[in-house]
Amino acid sequence: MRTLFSDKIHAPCSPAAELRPDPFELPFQSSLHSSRSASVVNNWLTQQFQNELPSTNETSYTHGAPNPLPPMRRKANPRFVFMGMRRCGKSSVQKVVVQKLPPADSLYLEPTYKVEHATMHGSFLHFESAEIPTQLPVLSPSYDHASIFSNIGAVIWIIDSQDEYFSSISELLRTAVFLAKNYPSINLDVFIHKTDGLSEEYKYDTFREVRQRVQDELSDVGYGHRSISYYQTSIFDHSIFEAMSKVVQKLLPQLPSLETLLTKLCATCRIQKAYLFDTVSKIYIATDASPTLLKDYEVCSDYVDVIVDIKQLYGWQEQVGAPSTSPPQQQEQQEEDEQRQNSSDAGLIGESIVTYDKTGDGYMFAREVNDSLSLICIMGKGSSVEKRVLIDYNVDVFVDAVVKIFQV
Ligand SMILES: Nc1nc2c(ncn2[C@@H]2O[C@H](COP(=O)(O)OP(=O)(O)OP(=O)(O)O)[C@@H](O)[C@H]2O)c(=O)[nH]1
Repeated sequence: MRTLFSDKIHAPCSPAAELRPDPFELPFQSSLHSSRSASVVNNWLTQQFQNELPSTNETSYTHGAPNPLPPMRRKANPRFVFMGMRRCGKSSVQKVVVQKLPPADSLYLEPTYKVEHATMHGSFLHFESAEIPTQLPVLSPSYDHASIFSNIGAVIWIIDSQDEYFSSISELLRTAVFLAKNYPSINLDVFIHKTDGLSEEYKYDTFREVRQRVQDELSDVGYGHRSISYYQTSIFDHSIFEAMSKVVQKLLPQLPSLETLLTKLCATCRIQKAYLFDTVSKIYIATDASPTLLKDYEVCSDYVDVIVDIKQLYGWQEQVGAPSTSPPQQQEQQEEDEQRQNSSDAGLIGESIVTYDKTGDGYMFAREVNDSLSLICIMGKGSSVEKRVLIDYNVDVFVDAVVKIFQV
């Protein structure tokens, strides 16, 4: 990794790079600067880029972008519950996705006997999830099911594909009918889980059989119109994050606008695939309209990991508001340090590229929208570095539009 830009481009204390006070209602801070005009920065970028682009395969740089970001507001947090039979992997999925447990540690998880809640902190979308233990009779009329289902967006039913799954399918059907009758607006998503280590043929057969059986049985009881989405997942690869991304996207009212913007950006800048990533959770909240391949998601997700690692090495914002046990004078000092730290962090990695092709045609581009939201693009043919002015300009317009969408 090599920094392409000189220090002055993102020097936070320079008069040109005056930082706005944090006006945001929610913890959202821009790492971008306010006072440069787009053309000056873009010309400068191109010049620097052409002069300094090394012939190495991997590069990274930072720069200050021209526009300040106004406050963004998000609508309600995505909420969902995990259900399924015993040992199907409910706790593992919840802990790996929401609480960032290393997948291998799921081997030591204890059985769950009461509803377990989890919240993801620090991410752009503050996910909230709950795991419903198998033995809890949540569908029975005597149970207060409103306490569980009244304000969630999706039920995720997990089926263990390495085990006998017919009993799971009949419970799933009961749940689907219950939801259709009582909570028709709740999405139902089915994870055909633990697909790691299975042959492609077996995976495909299982997937087809589960889907077919559920649809047939639902049609027989008059609920054939109930829409259910199916995903093949495993906590040991990226498939679980891809599936969760799609579950979360369906809960976002802003999705159609984000998709349209990304599709336009891709067409204008010859981008092969673009994702808007929630950097902390590695869940993408939108992508363009071109077909989505798991390998594209994997490479972008790994790129996000690299960016997060670098941010952790070279400065990650301290958690503001964390309880402190220091005496008052030390606290004041700490607050001052924190403020200084925050203002210098505000200039750190806002943008980076990684090339993986000697011709320079194949490269990836990342641009932070804010500390927890990033645009990650796999650039296509015709988007070479000579087009950087165009790309930077369009990405600036895109970032402004995303901010406006979340302000509504
Ligand atoms: N191979 C494989 N094993 C998994 C996967 N996900 C979870 N497991 C394993 O499945 C076992 C059960 O996982 P749990 O998360 O405890 O399942 P649960 O549904 O919460 O179990 P209960 O709370 O007892 O109902 C653990 O040993 C996990 O390591 C997966 O994607 N692939």
